[in-house]
Amino acid sequence: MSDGAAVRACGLTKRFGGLTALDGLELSVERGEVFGYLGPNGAGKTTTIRLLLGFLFPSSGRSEVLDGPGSDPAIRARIGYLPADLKVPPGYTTNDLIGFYGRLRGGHDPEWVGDLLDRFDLDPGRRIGELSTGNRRKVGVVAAVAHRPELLILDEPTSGLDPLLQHQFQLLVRELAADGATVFLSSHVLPEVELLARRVAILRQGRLMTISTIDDLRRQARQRLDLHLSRAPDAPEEFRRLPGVVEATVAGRTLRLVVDGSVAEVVRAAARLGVERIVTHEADLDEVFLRYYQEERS
Ligand SMILES: Nc1ncnc2c1ncn2[C@@H]1O[C@H](COP(=O)(O)OP(=O)(O)OP(=O)(O)O)[C@@H](O)[C@H]1O
Repeated sequence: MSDGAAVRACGLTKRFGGLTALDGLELSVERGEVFGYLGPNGAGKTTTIRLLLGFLFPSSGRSEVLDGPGSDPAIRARIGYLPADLKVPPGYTTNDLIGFYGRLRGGHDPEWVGDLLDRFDLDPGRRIGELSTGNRRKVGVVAAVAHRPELLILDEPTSGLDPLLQHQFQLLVRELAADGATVFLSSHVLPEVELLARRVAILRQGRLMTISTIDDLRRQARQRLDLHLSRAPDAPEEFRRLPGVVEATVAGRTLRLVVDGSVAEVVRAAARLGVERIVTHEADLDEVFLRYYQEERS
């Protein structure tokens, strides 16, 4: 199955009794890619990650990470994993945890670890059991990247982090990716991944709905335009009939449009009406994303 991909799944399936948590997943993540793995709660994201890392056996199908089985300790040592719920013995300090992982992974660069603790403002001597949810999350992030992994698998990484720390986290992911790491970023919300990932997979009820670049998702998104005209338009219906126009409303001399797909026809019609200014709004990516979440599969 090896083809140099960082993550590969072929027909990967997991059933828990009568429930199919993951159904025939086909996926390939290239080395050096930041890949978003999206789906609502219960879609099968954590199950996928646990299969990739060899914590679970598949019911059928196969997967590989870094050209081998995720259960191989030598491969695991090249992976950084942030679980959705970090479970640590309560007496452990941040130092203990990082030291523990360091021994498993054959050592850490102390300068890099010190830098990470500073960036995330962590006291290495504090017991993890006494930390707030956000601070535990930060410890998890630091422990996951302390060995500069080749592959970083992050499950809902920024839940519980405030905006400033989310920004720190994004900088860190970009830095690791710029150094060549592959990042597999699982989340149930689009904003967590859209700033970082180039491609995303969308999962729903254990099935892959689509794999797409963020740019392609944007192209599928509806666009909102305000046309400021030299006079009040008397016939918005004319616009409603144009291909792709979903909504057309008039406010004074402004015509507000929502367009699905190309705006070429709209711009031509606007030119005839004497448009003075066109204001475009950011494409509504969330709406496309929700469409995939809600779509019924035949
Ligand atoms: N060990 C298990 N035994 C039985 N069912 C399980 C087990 N683990 C997961 N499931 C079920 O499999 C489905 C997928 O769960 P999973 O945790 O992979 O979803 P998820 O996409 O990670 O969701 P979330 O965003 O809520 O973490 C759910 O219906 C869940 O209840």
